[in-house]
Amino acid sequence: EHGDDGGGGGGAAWRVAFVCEAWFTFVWLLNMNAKWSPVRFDTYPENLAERWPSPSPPRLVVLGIRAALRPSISTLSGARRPRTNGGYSFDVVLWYRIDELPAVDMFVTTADPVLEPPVVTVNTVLSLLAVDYPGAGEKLACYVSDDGCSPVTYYALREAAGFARMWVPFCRRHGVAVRAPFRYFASTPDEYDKLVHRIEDADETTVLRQGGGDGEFTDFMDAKRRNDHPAIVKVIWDNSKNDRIGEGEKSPTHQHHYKAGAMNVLTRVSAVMTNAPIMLNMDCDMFVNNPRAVLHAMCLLLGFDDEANSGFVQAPQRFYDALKDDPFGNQMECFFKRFTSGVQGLQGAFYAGTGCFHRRKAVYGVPPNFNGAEREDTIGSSSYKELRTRFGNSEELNESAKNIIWDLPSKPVMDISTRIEVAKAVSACNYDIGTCWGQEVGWVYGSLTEDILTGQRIHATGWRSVLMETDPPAFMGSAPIGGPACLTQFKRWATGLFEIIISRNNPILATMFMRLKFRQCLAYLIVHGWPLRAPFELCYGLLGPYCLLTNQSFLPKASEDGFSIPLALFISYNTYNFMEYMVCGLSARAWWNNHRMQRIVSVSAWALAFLIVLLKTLGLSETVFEVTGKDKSISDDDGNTDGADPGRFTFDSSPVFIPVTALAMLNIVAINIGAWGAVFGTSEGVPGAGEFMCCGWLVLCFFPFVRGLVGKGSYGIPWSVKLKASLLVAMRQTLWALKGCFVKLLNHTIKANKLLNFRQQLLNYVSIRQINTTPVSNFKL
Ligand SMILES: O=c1ccn([C@@H]2O[C@H](COP(=O)(O)OP(=O)(O)O[C@H]3O[C@H](CO)[C@@H](O)[C@H](O)[C@H]3O)[C@@H](O)[C@H]2O)c(=O)[nH]1
Ligand SMILES: [Mn+2]
Repeated sequence: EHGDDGGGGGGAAWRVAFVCEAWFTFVWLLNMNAKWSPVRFDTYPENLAERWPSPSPPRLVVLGIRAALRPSISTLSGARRPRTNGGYSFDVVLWYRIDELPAVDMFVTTADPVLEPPVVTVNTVLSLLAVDYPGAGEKLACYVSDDGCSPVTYYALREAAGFARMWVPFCRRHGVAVRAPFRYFASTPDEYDKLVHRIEDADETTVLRQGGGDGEFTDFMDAKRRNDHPAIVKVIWDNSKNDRIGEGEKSPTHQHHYKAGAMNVLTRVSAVMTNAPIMLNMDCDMFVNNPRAVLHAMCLLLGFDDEANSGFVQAPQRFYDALKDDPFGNQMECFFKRFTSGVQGLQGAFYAGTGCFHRRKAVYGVPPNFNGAEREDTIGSSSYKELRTRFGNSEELNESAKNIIWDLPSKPVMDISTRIEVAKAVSACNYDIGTCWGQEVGWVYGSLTEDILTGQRIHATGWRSVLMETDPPAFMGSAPIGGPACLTQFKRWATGLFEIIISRNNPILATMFMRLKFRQCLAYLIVHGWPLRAPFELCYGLLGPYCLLTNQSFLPKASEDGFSIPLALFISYNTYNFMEYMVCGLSARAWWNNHRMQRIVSVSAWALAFLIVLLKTLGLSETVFEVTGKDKSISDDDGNTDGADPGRFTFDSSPVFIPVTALAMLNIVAINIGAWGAVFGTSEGVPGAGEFMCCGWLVLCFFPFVRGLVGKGSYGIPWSVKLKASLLVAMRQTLWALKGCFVKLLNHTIKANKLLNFRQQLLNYVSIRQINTTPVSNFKL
């Protein structure tokens, strides 16, 4: 029994709702697949210290690893620590000679000295240099790339290298827990303050005049390997240098590779210098939060019988000084706990761009256990030609790659400054051309989310991956704050992910023709398909107001039996999500914040990402990596702007805010008009409680925007956005009004017909009674 004022819109609205619900159900099923068989691994590097307190060489290391495998969702509840009974669990204990622990090359990328202040990068580097690792001086090396080629960053790193000589032994001696100086010196002003002031007072022209930073594009800060701490290497690209001199002159080959380009240069430079079989990479806004992080990772890299189990080891992203209850829905704690531990039971965690240990072998596109028979075949001279087409012309690089591919030991280079010329050659920005770099080798080009794409390629070559959960968390980073920064980040991610689906790197192809597992492919499809949710959420957001404004309904009336079905779905779906947050030990507020941010992001950032990728496909626009700002509390304590509320949503005039503003306005208008109609209108044809609930729920979800409509300063939605949004609303209203008139006109014609042809009308009436579903006007039309 739909509204009998005619038009047949009730039917159309119902059909639209059905299509949307079908899509949401599909995504829900994909999510169930991803979360169905969660697994978690626990690592025990401390066994080492307990058993061998006296360091008499050669020492032995015991690496323990335990996997708790839980087959069903229900048993997950409350199990925050490994379960000793119940579920399946197994222990693997392996013995390693300490001098067998592999070397690790550690990479840091930075791109913009303004958005990413050099002090931030310096802290990342210092925390890496100070990690606990047996034989750190020989086995660890740190490489920093700077896409912005900033002399100030260069100067800061040079100062940091000096500071490290004091800082690293200090941390070791006193067992400092968090080895990023800005955390340690948060309260006591000290030597570190001098460093900070030197860096902050440095400006580009004076640094250049003093000659710092104007030297080689690949520079070696502390090239001699020492016993106590790792070497540090700074890589500046030649093309970026041009960029600094002649504005915007980046080489076309690197222009659109962004971080992936930097990672490939780091990989190649480190290959010809230290060639460690394991590589750790970090964003410049992160620091090592657990000094034993590398040891924990070794448990997972060496602890399996089969190397195929750990192509890479990803630590969950955690954030320091995070806002309470995740007001911007970007801390993803529940996501990492539930989704990623679920994917862990399939082919393994996704690579998330930072805090990840890779096997160099896996990054080189080599499948697991690639030796034995194949090794005998390919080690001949023809393999060198193959190496050359894969890795490019550098003799030294090919030599090092050969050692990696066939697990041959590399001779450690003690004085890496002898490798400068070689390193220069492989860091050239056009080295990639005509090689497999950026495709089958290294970080994959062609997406703004090079991380997920590169991880997917590694899975597709047959590797699994592992999520490393340690206590305290291994690494900490900074999450953006405020509406513009958060939505920009969500937009960039969604753009990059959606690019993957419509490219030749589509995971379905990888499942059909490569070794990506089917269920893992379905899990990838969830994140790649984020922007696809936008059109459906937009439609759904319009349905409620549409029905209220045109006196129709797409849900059963509250008095009908059918009403309990959508109500039960609504309640059970949200209760389930709520329970997930409870299981993760998060607050109810955190659940609500994430829920509403999902609604907001779906119709703003994802909608825009959808459009951007469409336009790019049509060749009408290009995608750009917009670097996230990372100032926060790290450099200064005067950070907070006028004691304001950092958790409150802020706005700017970006188009990303228009759709939500329009939807918020429209829903408010619709509720008011609908309520007016319900109170003063005729009792017939009034939309039901369901439609009111839909609109009300959306207004609650969009509450930050409702506040923004009346807010001031950056808390207020700018007039330009409000104007564009109201134009949109008005446009819709006009369209619907026109449609309403049209329908009324038709109804009048029908009434005229009634008089003229009473008999025909009677027949109609009878048949309607028989069919008993279609309204009069519909039938006649
Ligand atoms: O042209 C570029 C752009 C960025 N970066 C570096 O990439 C990292 C991440 O950039 P950020 O703006 O902080 O982006 P986020 O969204 O915070 O980063 C997440 O998402 C990115 C993909 O969108 C991944 O690359 C990151 O590793 C992952 O942490 C930073 O270290 C940047 O310095 C470059 O080196 N070159
Ligand atoms: Mn970041």
